[in-house]
Amino acid sequence: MAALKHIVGSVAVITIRNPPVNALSPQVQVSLMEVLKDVTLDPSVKAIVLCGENGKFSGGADIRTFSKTDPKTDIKRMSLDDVNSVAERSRKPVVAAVEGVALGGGLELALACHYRIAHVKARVGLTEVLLGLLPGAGGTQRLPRLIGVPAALDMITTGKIVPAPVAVKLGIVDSVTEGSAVEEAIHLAQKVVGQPLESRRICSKPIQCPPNVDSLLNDAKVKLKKQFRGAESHQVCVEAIRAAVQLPFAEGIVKERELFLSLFNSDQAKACQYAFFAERSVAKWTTPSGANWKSASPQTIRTAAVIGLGTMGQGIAVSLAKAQIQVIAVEQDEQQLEKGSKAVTAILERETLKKQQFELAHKSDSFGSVTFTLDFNALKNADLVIEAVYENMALKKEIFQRLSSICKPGAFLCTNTSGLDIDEIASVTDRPHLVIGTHFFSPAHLMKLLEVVRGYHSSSTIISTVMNLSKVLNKVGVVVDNCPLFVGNRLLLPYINQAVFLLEDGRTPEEVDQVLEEFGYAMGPFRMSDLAGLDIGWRSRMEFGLTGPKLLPGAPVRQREGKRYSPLPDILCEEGRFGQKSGKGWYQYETVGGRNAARDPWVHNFLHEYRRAHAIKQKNVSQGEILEWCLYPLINEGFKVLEDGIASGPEDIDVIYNNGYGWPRHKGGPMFYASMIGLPRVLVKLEEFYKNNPDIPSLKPSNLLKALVKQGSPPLKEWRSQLGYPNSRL
Ligand SMILES: CCCCCCCCCCCCCC(=O)CC(=O)SCCNC(=O)CCNC(=O)[C@H](O)C(C)(C)COP(=O)(O)OP(=O)(O)OC[C@H]1O[C@@H](n2cnc3c(N)ncnc32)[C@H](O)[C@@H]1OP(=O)(O)O
Ligand SMILES: NC(=O)C1=CN([C@@H]2O[C@H](COP(=O)(O)OP(=O)(O)OC[C@H]3O[C@@H](n4cnc5c(N)ncnc54)[C@H](O)[C@@H]3O)[C@@H](O)[C@H]2O)C=CC1
Repeated sequence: MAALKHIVGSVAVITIRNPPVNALSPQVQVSLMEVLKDVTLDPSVKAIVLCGENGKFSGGADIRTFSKTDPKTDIKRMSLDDVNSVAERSRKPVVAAVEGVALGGGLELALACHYRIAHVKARVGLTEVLLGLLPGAGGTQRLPRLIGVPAALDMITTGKIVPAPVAVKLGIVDSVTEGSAVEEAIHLAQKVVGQPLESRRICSKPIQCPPNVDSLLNDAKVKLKKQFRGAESHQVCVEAIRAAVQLPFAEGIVKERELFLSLFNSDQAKACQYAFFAERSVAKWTTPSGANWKSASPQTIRTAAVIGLGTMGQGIAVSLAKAQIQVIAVEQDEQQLEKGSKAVTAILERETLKKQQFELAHKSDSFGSVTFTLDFNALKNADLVIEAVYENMALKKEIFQRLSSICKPGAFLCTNTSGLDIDEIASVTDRPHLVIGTHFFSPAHLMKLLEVVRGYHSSSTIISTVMNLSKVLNKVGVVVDNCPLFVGNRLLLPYINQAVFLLEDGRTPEEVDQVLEEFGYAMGPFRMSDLAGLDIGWRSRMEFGLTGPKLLPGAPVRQREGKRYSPLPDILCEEGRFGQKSGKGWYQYETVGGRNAARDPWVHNFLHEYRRAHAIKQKNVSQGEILEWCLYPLINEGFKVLEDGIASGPEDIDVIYNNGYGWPRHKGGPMFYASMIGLPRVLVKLEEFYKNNPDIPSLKPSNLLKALVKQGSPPLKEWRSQLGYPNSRL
């Protein structure tokens, strides 16, 4: 871990070395400072080039050191900001050679240099906001001075990472090269020796403000509040930029530091940083037999097929095409094929436009082609098939039997089922070891999560191939075991049920959604159900015999096998209210497929009549209780999933929730959230709920939760060891 120096002519090249991403740990910062001072004083050195080892400039400050830092005492120590000041004040030109990434503190360091040359494939961004922080080493003061307030506001408050060609257009870097950025930087450094540097120091630049800058900042806060509900860092970033607008540079830096410290060590920052590392940890999957990336080589997927072009199939086809995979899309009849192909083509056109705008017409790889057909024989050369037909076991088995006879030996067969038994589907094929669940989330071309559901026979090659595919599709893959509803939906079920029980007890969809949205969810349970389609759950309940033709005659309306059951969602579906896709569900929409949920008097009247018909007494429930009533059973199910060995650890559950279910990232995930509020609190409330509602089994506290509380609630990272491995199926 160091900053190394070598001299090329009169240019000192300082290389940051801290694999794997050249993070700016405190040691690297100290070393950088020493070398910078050294070369500044060396009379033989006329100019300086700053670069990173192994083609990466820097991934920013070392996030792992944050939890070990006490701002009260460490503030007195040297910080990256001091390094940046020394570089910027240097009387010798300092050129940053940006290769790979310059993110967070890495870009802040580059901004303190007098010139920036980037490799064409490099990417830059101030990503701190995603870690619950703000760019605390001058980024909020320098970037607006360099590229203007609106563009800086966008980058800093969203953590957007931009490719070098965009960075040059924005003015973040001076030029882009297809060759070696370091060579180019050395060349430039030699050329500018002796030239005046004042105009190259961003700290000296006046800030260009649009006339309406105050309303620009205020509007941004309102927009960010809606987009990142309850998250502090986005709001605080705006205040830091306001300081850049209102104060001279030096005072702005002081304000930036004050704001940075208000976020540093906050629970939200801890949650975001936990989420960052949790994602990296689940990517390193391993099976009980010890298979992992090292032992199982992923196969390259060049041609993939999608069966069923409904809500999910459309998004999956787009996702594959965006990753330059050739797609064959199959439907059951002409009408559905036409509908599906129109939808896929329209999404691809929108995505192409977005890509072109983002990359500013810089040459980029085009999307893979999509061929639409009714002919299953077209699948014979596909490397991998993803089935996304209706949630019906008989239909899925029929399809997999056909695939078995049509697809080439070695082709991988995947199902997008939301929760049906992977092993039962695999059992009808000639290759159960090449069958797996690939559970995408709606809209599949946008949502990051891919729940990879391993069947009993799934080989390590198929796990490895699909996990690799998740990376290729720019998604976060999480390997889980096969059980009804898998992990995500298994936790979702008690959450949705609890929300529906609240409607029986007198609350409205709007009231319940509001509480969960204020908590930070992108959408409350009812708006989310309308978006996903109420018929999905309905079909699944019919499959399980909870409603519809398979329901045993004489079953009480509000009970199934002695447990509380609400038929409200079934009745809505029987009324043709499937959510957005039918223009009405728990809410009404402006049109079929509309997105704007509005209060529906029909629903309110229907709920009123239902309560009256079943003589249900209204209960007074506070907002806090609504939250605990909905969230704690979800968390409890998470503990049960761990007990059953369906997920490897709490991180897996949290990554699933952060990336697939709109859980607020600044709350880390349900299991992290439980650890933050305290396991005893969760246990006590569950015990109370269960005592008062013994007919709701999901309220019965899990044994693991009880055991952890008994052991004094150890930190989350120790839960895995408490589990032991006898139960673990992963
Ligand atoms: C400090 C004093 C306190 C008080 C004083 C206050 C005064 C103010 C001082 C100024 C503070 C400066 C603030 C600042 O600079 C803040 C930051 O810079 S925060 C960091 C911002 N950086 C990022 O957000 C980048 C995060 N990383 C990534 O996005 C990706 O990792 C990356 C694109 C770089 C590479 O992606 P990929 O190739 O896919 O690899 P992986 O993601 O798997 O990563 C590989 C490996 O590296 C680890 N890692 C990545 N980045 C960091 C990092 N910044 N710090 C530590 N470790 C990092 C990652 O976890 C992987 O390791 P695993 O072991 O596999 O987990
Ligand atoms: N909608 C959602 O949010 C999610 C759904 N899923 C799962 O994905 C699968 C598909 O769901 P949706 O896309 O929502 O359903 P959908 O009803 O929108 O689409 C299903 C499509 O499959 C087609 N199809 C039916 N039989 C076929 C056959 N024999 N051959 C070819 N095509 C056929 C239909 O014509 C229809 O276009 C289901 O298993 C569902 O549980 C998984 C995750 C989320």
